[in-house]
Amino acid sequence: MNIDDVVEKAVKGEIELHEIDNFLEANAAMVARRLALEKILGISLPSIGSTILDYSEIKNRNAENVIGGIQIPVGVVGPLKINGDYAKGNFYVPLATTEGALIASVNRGCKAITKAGGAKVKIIFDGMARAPVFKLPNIDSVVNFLQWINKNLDKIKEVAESTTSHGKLKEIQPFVLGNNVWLRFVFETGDAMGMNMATIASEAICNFIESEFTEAKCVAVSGNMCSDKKQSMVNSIFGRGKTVIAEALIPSTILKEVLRTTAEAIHEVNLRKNLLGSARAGNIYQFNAHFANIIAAIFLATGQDMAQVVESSSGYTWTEVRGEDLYISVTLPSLEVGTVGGGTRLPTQREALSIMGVAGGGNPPGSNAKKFAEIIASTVLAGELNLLSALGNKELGRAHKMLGRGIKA
Ligand SMILES: CC(C)(COP(=O)([O-])OP(=O)([O-])OC[C@H]1O[C@@H](n2cnc3c(N)ncnc32)[C@H](O)[C@@H]1OP(=O)([O-])[O-])[C@@H](O)C(=O)NCCC(=O)NCCSC(=O)C[C@@](C)(O)CC(=O)[O-]
Ligand SMILES: NC(=O)C1=CN([C@@H]2O[C@H](COP(=O)(O)OP(=O)(O)OC[C@H]3O[C@@H](n4cnc5c(N)ncnc54)[C@H](OP(=O)(O)O)[C@@H]3O)[C@@H](O)[C@H]2O)C=CC1
Repeated sequence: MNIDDVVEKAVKGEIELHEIDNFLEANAAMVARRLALEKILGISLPSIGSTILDYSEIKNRNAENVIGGIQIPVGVVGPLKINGDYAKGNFYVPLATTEGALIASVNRGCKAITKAGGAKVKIIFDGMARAPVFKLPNIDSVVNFLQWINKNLDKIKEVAESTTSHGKLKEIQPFVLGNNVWLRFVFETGDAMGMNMATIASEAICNFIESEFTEAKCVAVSGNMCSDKKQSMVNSIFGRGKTVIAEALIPSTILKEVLRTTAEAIHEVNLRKNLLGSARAGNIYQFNAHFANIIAAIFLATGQDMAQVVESSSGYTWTEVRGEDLYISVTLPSLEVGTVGGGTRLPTQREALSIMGVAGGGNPPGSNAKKFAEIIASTVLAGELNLLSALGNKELGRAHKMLGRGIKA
């Protein structure tokens, strides 16, 4: 069949849109699907159709039923000076967004931090979790099961690590409710965010457990104690992905010259807004102003899994007035990022990673993902510093009128 015949059959409903892949080469199938959809809906989609995406690279890897691409503006902030264990030096960071003023805002924060000598950053935990839920007949069996797991840790590790060359099972965190047991498997995943890796390894463990401890039935490989793509206390307390802390000391001269503010003013906004306001609002995971803005914009630019913005943007902003200077830190308990795998292999996303020198696998493995996490946390610090200043200065509305609506002040 040629492309016109396939489009006609799809429009008549004789084949499903996704079945077009069976009749045409990948990129022709992407075009035919869009043309069929245009005819079915009586609209035209030339912008979505105009893309550099190569569907033969995406099919069976990144997306199904593809009709083209969506383009989002990407800007850069920086240079941002970072004094990390992996990220050392001055960095430009790509942010993909449609929120006018966001990039300018983070950029001003970068300027202040860089002038102040840079952000210090540390990763204090690294591990991707997957937690299957098992049902057992009764609580005697639960106790036996937990003992059996403890006795068989080496074998479980061997089974898990037979599925991956980079993944390492670090620990198993058990949780019990009645006759239900969650085993929260925590993996080191090298430079990958690791969710496929951890899931594939966890399925192998579940099969092994069910064959050896036959009273335990795995109900679901993800039992929500993981917790993936959902806000949860377990991620906040134990960490998931990387737990990262970034800090800076901003001298009063820089607060005045760059941010037009004082340490006291920023500290007061942080206390009354980020801490008290979040508490009063009943928010238990996000004692911050806009971690999500920076996390989402970097995730989008670099091919991270966007749904993980949910937990990756949880965290705390802490400030102290030191003399006339400001100490500020951000803590991100569950930053889930990778520089290989998932969307990081797509051409524009890979280029965005290369702006920070973190595209692909690191040497040693894992070092690129850690460097990337340090850069993200430092950029979040810049975003928080600047927005707290801007709020104290009553700049928010003016900035968004100017950069969000194109209206001069
Ligand atoms: C917009 C500014 C920075 C102007 O601030 P300004 O001080 O008037 O700007 P300036 O023209 O004097 O430039 C100062 C620096 O800002 C940066 N800058 C300035 N303009 C640009 C630009 N076009 N592109 C890139 N960088 C820019 C740049 O670093 C520049 O230094 P320079 O390079 O010139 O030496 C300031 O008013 C501001 O930060 N306002 C706050 C805006 C903001 O933070 N928005 C974030 C999104 S808010 C939101 O989504 C979440 C929220 C608020 O709802 C969450 C919550 O509840 O808290
Ligand atoms: N399955 C699920 O439940 C879920 C899946 N996802 C999706 O999972 C994807 C991300 O999974 P993830 O496992 O990170 O990626 P991939 O599934 O792409 O796996 C990463 C691959 O890279 C290989 N690799 C090569 N070099 C390195 C290196 N330096 N460090 C680590 N791995 C390396 C790994 O090999 P090897 O394994 O042999 O080491 C593995 O094959 C995203 O698309 C995301 O949207 C998201 C949430 C849930």
